[in-house]
Amino acid sequence: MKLELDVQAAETFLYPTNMAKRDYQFNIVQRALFDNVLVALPTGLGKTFIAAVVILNFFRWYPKGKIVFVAPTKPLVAQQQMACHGICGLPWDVACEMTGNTAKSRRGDEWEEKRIFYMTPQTLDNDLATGDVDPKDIVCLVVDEAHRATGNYAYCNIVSQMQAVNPYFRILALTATPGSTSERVQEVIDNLHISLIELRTEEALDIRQYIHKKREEPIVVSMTDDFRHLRDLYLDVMDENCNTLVTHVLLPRCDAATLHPFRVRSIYAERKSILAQKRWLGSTINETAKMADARHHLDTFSIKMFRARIQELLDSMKKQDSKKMKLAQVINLAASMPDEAHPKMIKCVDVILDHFSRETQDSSTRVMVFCSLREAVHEIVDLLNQQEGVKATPFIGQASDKRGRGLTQKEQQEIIQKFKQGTYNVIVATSIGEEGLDIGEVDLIVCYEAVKDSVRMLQRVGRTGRKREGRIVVLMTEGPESSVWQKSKDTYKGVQQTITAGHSVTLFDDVPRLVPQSIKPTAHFEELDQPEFEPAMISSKKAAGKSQSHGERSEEEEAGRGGGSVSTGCGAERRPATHRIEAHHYLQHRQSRRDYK
Ligand SMILES: Nc1ncnc2c1ncn2[C@@H]1O[C@H](COP(=O)(O)OP(=O)(O)OP(=O)(O)O)[C@@H](O)[C@H]1O
Repeated sequence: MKLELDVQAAETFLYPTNMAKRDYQFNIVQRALFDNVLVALPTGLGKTFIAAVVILNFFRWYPKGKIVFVAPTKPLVAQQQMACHGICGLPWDVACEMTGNTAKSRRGDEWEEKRIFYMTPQTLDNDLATGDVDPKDIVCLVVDEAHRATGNYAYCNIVSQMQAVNPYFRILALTATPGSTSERVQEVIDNLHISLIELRTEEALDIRQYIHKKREEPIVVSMTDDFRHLRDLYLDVMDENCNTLVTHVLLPRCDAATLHPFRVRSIYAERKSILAQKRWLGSTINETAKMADARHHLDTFSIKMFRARIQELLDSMKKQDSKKMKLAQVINLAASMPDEAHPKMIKCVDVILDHFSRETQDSSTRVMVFCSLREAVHEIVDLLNQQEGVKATPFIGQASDKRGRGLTQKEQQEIIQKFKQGTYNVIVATSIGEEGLDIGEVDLIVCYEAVKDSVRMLQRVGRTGRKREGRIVVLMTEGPESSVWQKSKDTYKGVQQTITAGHSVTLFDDVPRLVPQSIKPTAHFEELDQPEFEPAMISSKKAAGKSQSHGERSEEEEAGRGGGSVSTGCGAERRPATHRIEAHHYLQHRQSRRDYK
């Protein structure tokens, strides 16, 4: 029987005083020992500390039990391992990092030897399927960035595989943003078998004192006359297509200024019978979708990106008709304008220069710009680097695409180090910079576009205000984009409120308490010795760089979000080491055990 409780150890739960006691952390830890808890805490409030304390106690209580911490990417896995073991004296020699980099042949042995595992979900999912990991060994599963537990993401399969064999394990799920709708939150709850939610908004009384102010400034950027002229000329051409779609009853109405490419493509599903009669309309639909996409790039990103899309459209048009000629006029006009003439580019540079001019005394100030598309990232970097005092760099994923190659993990790691050291003072990132990575202190975030998804919006915002006050500027072009930010914020608030009020989500009530009711662990506060970090003790480092098992997809691929990831090369700040503690240190007073099924 693997799940053997050390009855004496379970009389108490250890609560380290290595960090100041915060009531919200203490309360959450207490609950997470007995329930499957989804912790939804704003960024920077110490979710990792909560996880480390829970791990520490399951480690003490179940001397043969294993604990697994899963995080979506290899760099996050490495970062969280360093952070957990740097907080509350967890011994290194029982810990093991297992990702796609760990030789498959070693993973079974590591599983037998070690107690605490830091894994990517794909690796755990695979090893559960192959039997290298026995779910009956696991007493506690910590799930980082738990909002990902939807659809067919590996987190979902892990929990269902584990539960099929052994329902007696605890789940601690961590996120800053549980989901953008109540339905998504419910999906996460269902997939992770959650029995309790610990959610705090930024306004919650018990966390308010630990939150640094974040000043949010949505800026609706006005169009310049030149820009408006270009746009109007283009909308005239688009109107011809819109009229065709309306005339043939493919769309009830069609405004070229706001038309979304997705709306155009949905015609195929909605108007099958008309299209069966008039097949030639297919090319108008495709062309209009491309036009709407180009207009979106013009409104949201850059003139250069707009030109590239119009050029692609022109290249695909066989007929030399008046429409093609008008589009050629549009592209000529766009080419006559400097790339940096896009109102957002102008504003972005202004905001950043203004920030540096105000912070002249503070050479440590750093800025992060978020922009969903790589092409725009490169343009913004080039433009910023023409400005005095700005040292900007792109920060993108590893995947290469037709427009260029990505950054390797090593390059990403170097960028973060150089950003922290000040070689760069601006990072311009795609979505890979959004989630969980320790990028350093950022004083100003510029969102080059407003994202609809409130989870992503919150992750972006969370990159500032971690140790001191921060400012977030969201740039939106006047017109349709200008309402996106507010909508995204309202959605997020609405979801938080309904969850807090207990409406709209249903929790599991069949989650067994692992520690018998007769045992009521009381808190024991103690400053724990912090073992010195010895890289050689992390097993996967010994076997690093080895094979990825056949058929296993890379973590970056699986992680989605631009297919990239970053290694920080360093974890949380660690207290100076005193002396090493071995695993048995926690177990030495063990007298009696009993099985608990
Ligand atoms: N009780 C505490 N007292 C002081 N500092 C703390 C405490 N708990 C955590 N911290 C510090 O707060 C910082 C943020 O912690 P952590 O990275 O765990 O936050 P997080 O909630 O996981 O954020 P994110 O959602 O961005 O990953 C770290 O530097 C950590 O050491």
